This record gives sequence, C-alpha cells and structure tokens, in this order.
Amino acid sequence: MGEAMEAETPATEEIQAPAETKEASEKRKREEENPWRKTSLCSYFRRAAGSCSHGDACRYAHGEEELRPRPDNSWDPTSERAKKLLKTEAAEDEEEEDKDVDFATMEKCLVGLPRKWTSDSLKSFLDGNGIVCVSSKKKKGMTVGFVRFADPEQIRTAVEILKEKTSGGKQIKVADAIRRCQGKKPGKEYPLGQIDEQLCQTQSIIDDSTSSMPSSVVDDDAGENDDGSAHNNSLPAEGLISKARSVRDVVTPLAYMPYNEQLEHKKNSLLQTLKRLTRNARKACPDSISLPEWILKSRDIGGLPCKLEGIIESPLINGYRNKCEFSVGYSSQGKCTVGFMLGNFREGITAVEEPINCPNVSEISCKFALIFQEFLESSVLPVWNRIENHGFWRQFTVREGRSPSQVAVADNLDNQIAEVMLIIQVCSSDVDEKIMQSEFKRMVQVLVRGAATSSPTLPLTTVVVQDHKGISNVAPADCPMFVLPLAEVEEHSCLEKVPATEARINDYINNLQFCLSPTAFFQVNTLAAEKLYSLAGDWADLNSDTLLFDICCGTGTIGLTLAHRVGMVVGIEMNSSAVSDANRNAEINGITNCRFVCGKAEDVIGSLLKEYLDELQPHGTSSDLSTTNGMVGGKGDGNTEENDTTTTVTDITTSDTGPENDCPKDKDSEQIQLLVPEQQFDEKSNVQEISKGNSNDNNVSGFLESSLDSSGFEEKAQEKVDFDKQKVTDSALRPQFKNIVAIVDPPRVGLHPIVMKTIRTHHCLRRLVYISCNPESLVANAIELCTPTADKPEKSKGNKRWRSMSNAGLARQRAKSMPNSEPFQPVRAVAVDLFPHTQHCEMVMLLER
Ligand SMILES: C[S@@+](CC[C@H](N)C(=O)[O-])C[C@H]1O[C@@H](n2cnc3c(N)ncnc32)[C@H](O)[C@@H]1O
Repeated sequence: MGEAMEAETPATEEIQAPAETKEASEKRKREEENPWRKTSLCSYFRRAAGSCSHGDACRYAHGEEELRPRPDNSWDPTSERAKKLLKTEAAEDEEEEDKDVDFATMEKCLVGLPRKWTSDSLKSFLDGNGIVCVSSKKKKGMTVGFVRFADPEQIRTAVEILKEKTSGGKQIKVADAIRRCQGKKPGKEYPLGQIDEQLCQTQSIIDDSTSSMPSSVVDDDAGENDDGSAHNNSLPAEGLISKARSVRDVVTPLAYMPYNEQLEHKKNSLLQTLKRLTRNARKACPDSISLPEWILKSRDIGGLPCKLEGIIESPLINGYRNKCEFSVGYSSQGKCTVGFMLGNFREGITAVEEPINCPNVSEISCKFALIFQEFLESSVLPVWNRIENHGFWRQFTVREGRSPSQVAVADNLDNQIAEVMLIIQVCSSDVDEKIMQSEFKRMVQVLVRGAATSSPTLPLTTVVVQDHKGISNVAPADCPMFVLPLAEVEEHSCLEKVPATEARINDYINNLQFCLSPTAFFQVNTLAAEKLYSLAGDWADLNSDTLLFDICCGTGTIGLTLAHRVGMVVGIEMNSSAVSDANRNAEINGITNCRFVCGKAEDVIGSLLKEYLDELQPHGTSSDLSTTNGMVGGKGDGNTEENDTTTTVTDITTSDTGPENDCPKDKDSEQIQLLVPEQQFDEKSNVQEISKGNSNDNNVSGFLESSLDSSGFEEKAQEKVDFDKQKVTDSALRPQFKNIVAIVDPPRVGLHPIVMKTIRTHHCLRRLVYISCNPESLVANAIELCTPTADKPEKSKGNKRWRSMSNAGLARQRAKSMPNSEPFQPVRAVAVDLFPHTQHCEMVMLLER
C-alpha cells in the first residue's frame, strides 16, 4: 500500500513551479516578514490592511473568525492617529446614514405608513417615542404620520426603530414637518404646541411629485429648478407661514455674507461632498480587487478623490439672473403678489412675497414683476389656488437677452439687456373665452405701457402665454403656447393667438449668438457660463481630431462654443425645441460640424456611440479632416449634411461596418452596442417619446427603479433607440476621430443609469468632463464611473429598499453590478460660482482612464 502511494507521488524535480513575477515575489517577501499582513483585513473596509487607509491604525485581523490584534502590536489603539481615524470614519458613516434627518427639527412626518394605520398603531410601532397623529389621504392612497418629539434623542431612537423594523416589508421614511395654517385668517399665528390638526395638514398638500417619495430620494432641492432657481410652487391664497423668514433669506440665503466668504463657504461644503466619493468608492470596491490608485492617493490630499482647484468667481455678483420664474399667490398679509415662495413643498406651504432685496434678481425682472402684480390686482380672473387646484394666473417668467459684443461692467448689466421675453402661465380650464381674451388684451396693454413709462424704459420683445391645465407645477413639454401681439388690439376685435413656435430672444456667449425659445434651457448667469464652458473645453483637451459628445446639450451652448476646437460635435438633448434652437444656432453662427440629436440620452447614446465609434480606424489611419470632409467649424465650411435633420433614417445594420475597431471590445460593451433592426424605427412612437420627454427632468424614482432592474437594460435601450429625423450617414464617408471626449451637463438628478453604463463600458471614451449643478449627483455618478468592478458583477436583486438609500448608497449598489470595465479616475475638479448669494454652485470634474 505504502509502496503504491509512493509510486504515485511524482518526483520532486518533475513539479514545474510557475515562474514568480517580480510583483508576486515582493508581495511574498512582505508577507513572510509580517505574516499578520497576509490575513489581516481592516474592520471598516474588509480589505487587506496593507491597502486600507488606516495604515498602522488598522487593528483587526479578519483571517480568522475572531478579531485579534496585530501580532507585532504595531497598532496602537490609543495613538492619536488611530483614535482620530476610527472616530472620523465612524462618525462619517453615521453622518451619511442620518444625512436626511435633521435633529434640530422636532416635528417630523413619516411617509410610507400602511394604509390602515391609526395613531395607535404608529404609537406602538415607535415604542411610545413622540406624540403621534396619523392622517390618511384616501385620494392619494397614502397614510402619513406626524410625530412631535421631545428631544433629538427621541428622534434618534425612532430613527433606529424605523431602520430596524419595516412595516410589512415597507420602509418608513422620516421627513421634516413644517406646519402651515389652513384657516383664512391672514396674520393669525398658530402656536407650535401639541400635535394637532394643522400639523397633519402640513404635508397633506405636498406636491404629487414628492409626496409618494421619501425625502432621501427626493433631490435636496426638489423645490427648485434645474438651474437652482426658486421653483414656482404656487401657493394657495390662505397660505401662512409659521417660520418667519424673509424672501431674501429663502432665495438668497448667503446674501448676508461678503462674496469672498460665500465662496469660502461653498468651497468647504464641496470639499465634504467630494470626500464622499472617495469613501463610497472605497466601500464599493470588491474585496477581490485592490484599491485604485486614486483612492490610495486620496490619503495625501485629505481624503479627496482629486484636487479641488478652487472656485471661480462669477463676473457679476448682483442681478446676474437672465431668467426669473415668479410665483403668483398671496403674501402673508393676504396681498395678491408676484414674487417668490417662502419655502418649498418639502418645507410645507408658505406665502409668496415680493422679490425685494434679492440681490440675484435683476432690476428689470423686479420691475416687470411689479407691473404684472399691479395688473393682477385689477384682474377679474383669480390666481391659482393649489389646494383646490383651480384658478387662472399661475406663473410669471421674465427672460432677458443681452446685446451683442457688450462686456459687462461691474454690476451694471441692466442697461445691456436688449430683449425681454415675458411668459405668463395660466390655466384656461372653465374660463370664459371672451373674458380671457379681454384680460389678455388688458394685460398686454399694462405690460407695454409699464415698460414704456419705466425710467429708464424697459425692453419688451415678446409676450408668450403658456396654457397649463395640469396640477403639477412643471408644465409638460407639449403644453400649448401662443404669442400675444404687442400692438394695441381693438376692444371688440378678436385676439389672434399666434402659436409660439417662432417666439425667441437672443443672447450671446463667447460672441456667438444664441436664439432661445421660451422653454429652452439656458444657463441663468450668462457671463459665468462663458467661463464654465471655456474651462470645460480646456479640460477636455480638444483638437481637430476630437469627436465631442455634448450630452444634455440644451440649445447647444457647450458644443457650439467649442466647435471651432474640435473635428465634430454630437449633441444629445431631449427637449425638442432646445434641439431646434441648437440647429438654428449652428446655422446662425455658420457652424457646420455639429449634429444635434433629439432624444433622451439613455435612449440614444448607445446607438450614437455605435454609429460613430464602432467604425473607428486603427490609430494613425484616420483621414485628414480638413481635406476629406471639410467638417471644421466656422462659416462656409463645406459639409452641411450633418445638420440636416430631415433626411430619412438608414438601417445601420446594413451599413458597412468599416475597418476594424481599434478599441478593445469586451463582451459588456458589446451588450450596449445594440444593433437596431429596421422594423424598430417606428417613427411615430419615437416622436411621441420625445414629446413626452422633458416634462420629467427630475424623475428620480424612474431613474432609481430602472437602475436596479438591470434585466430590462438591454431591451430598454434597444426599444427606445430614437432615430427620428436623424440621418445615419454612410459609414464610408463618416470621418474617423482619434480623440473621443464627452462633456456631460445633466439636470440636477444626474445621469441616467443607462447613460452611466454606456459611458463606462465604451472603451473608446477615455475622457469625460462632468459639469454639474448638483455636486451630490455628480459624486453619486462618479462613484459608479470610478469604482473598479469585479470580474463577475453582482447580480442586481431589484432591491426594493432603494427608497430608503442615500444617493451615495444607491450608487454603491449600482457600482457593484456594473459590467466589468475599466474604471475612470477623478483627475481634477473645480467649482464655478454661477449662483452668487445662493447655496448653489456648478462643479466640473475631469475623469480619465
Ligand atoms: C443643466 S441643462 C444643460 C444644458 C446645456 N448643456 C447648457 O449648458 O445650456 C440640462 C439639459 O439636459 C436636458 N435633459 C434632461 N434630461 C435629459 C435626458 N434624459 N436626456 C437628454 N437630455 C436631457 C434638459 O432638457 C436640459 O436642456
């Protein structure tokens, strides 16, 4: 037996040991020197101690079941460094968990209670913490609980209970409850005493778009527009506020600080936000993979993912806004007012106050608001009442356009405004047509006269009416709009409602003219936007061999201002009027190397990347752009075909696939490079898709739900590819570019998960400049783009708990199920202050791989 065994054992010299690499040999030596290192895993990041950021402060050895101290005793738990590290990281984690709970506000509302719950059920659920009251909204199918806590400790306990217990699998979320008064007694203050009916009413009229959503997934500034402006959450006449805040405090909360202190304040807050990127990417990094260099290096720069290179000042500090959306409602004194609300729906319902002392609002806008307010005082039609969802006058917007080639001097922008567009939002349901006509005529007269008699006179270019019959604050993209004639119309003649298709005003960026339709996005601080775009261009490292994807391009401002620095721009935008503005703007400025595609980025990006990049020639064989395609920016530069959006769609599956792609293809990137069969170009349904599009910029829940259901990813992308009115040019004629860059400038909610996956898995895209008006969502997106992935991504479990996750937590989840692909690295970041006096700030981050 023994002999037989011996015979089976191969002779030692026959065993071929694989050659040890230098790296492996160094690792082995290190482990031999310190055996503890081999098995030790940091308690916080479940990662080898050698690669965690705790260094000597790392205390745990996880190789075994039990935690044990380092055998060499080199970890000193009493050392200052150890204490500091462990304390800060624990505190940071805790802070992240509690991010949405304000422990200073004692009255909370609990969203997501089971429908049949009563006050007693909630009381026992919370183990008696807080005085409770439950309100059921049958119409909205929701039950909300209101709790008044005695102190922060009670809140903490309740939050713990809510984290641990779920009600029938549902997570209950905590939000601040701020009471309003329902009574029609202006001036009466309701005491903040015990929990009562008024508190229950606080959240009962929360906007539909936020009510069903817990606060953690509602954008921090859900009550604000894309550009950081105050939202028109029009208020009921009887709205009163219990928190005495001035409109200046609400609209421009930093106005009390000198400008340099505002910048410092914003910079510090951005530093904290940026650190979240490092922390979360570290947590999301799979155990099997070593931490990327940028995370390891973050230790040297205070935990930042990359350097924050400062904050660029706004050239204009006061009156910089070129667009102001005023709410129409009643002030706390019961006066019909055109101004800003003293809060948003998350904070409860508040009154509308005149825009007095709001330094970001231009004088022109204030004057027009006042003229319109005076008109409303004599109007026979009522202002919109949000509680009862009826009324006529809803919102008043002033858009300003500067004269060309004028350099703004200090704070004196007003006299450079050459054009003004006024947009009046109304709801014409159940309103007598004759009365409406007569009111419009009178309104135009008042506005024209008011502008002419102001000193100095105010420019007035066009008056547009938007007829929005829905309940939600945001009018859908296809909301009817018409232009009112500025010339006086005789009293008994019929008012001609000209469709607003041609209503435009002009503004200028980097000496290019931008012609803007009423609803198209345009940065509200034009001069600061110039700085932002130039910087984005510099960081994008552009040259004539660059193909630039301008994702979420609006009216084409970024692409068009950078067109002369690149070979070609492909812009993607879902607002169809912004796309037609972009095409028109290219034409006006004689730019021929831009193509603007109308569609949601998540629907079109995969196909566009495929169209342009799958046929890339190997480096060095790209054609000479200046001679073969003439696609260089500037007047009269040859090929205008790319701007022709009316040509028919060609089946890309039959087009010549061209020379082999020099980008390594992996199977994941294949997944998203979808071939779309001809039958799927259903023009009609695609057009509908577009027109539905931009009503829902902030559809966070849609994003989140789809993000966690990756099974539908391919189908979704495939189904929704939109080639409406876009021409797929013959691949043989299409220029080839060596340098593929994307500049993304998404709305506050950030990029759609499909866009993220597409960018991440397309190897040709090596550089990405991310511009964001919401650094929180930038950080969340960067977690997904920059975290290394495991060979086998985790299968998304369709996690129902996404509702209770923070943005960063959700991004971590998504990062784990990202297809295996090369991650980006954050390279540099800078802030650009487009919104002085407010908390908002644009942030730009360069990501490379
Ligand atoms: C912050 S703005 C930036 C616009 C433009 N880059 C600029 O600076 O003027 C965001 C733009 O993204 C568009 N948008 C929002 N969601 C989109 C989506 N899913 N796909 C494409 N565009 C989208 C909006 O209509 C808006 O024009």
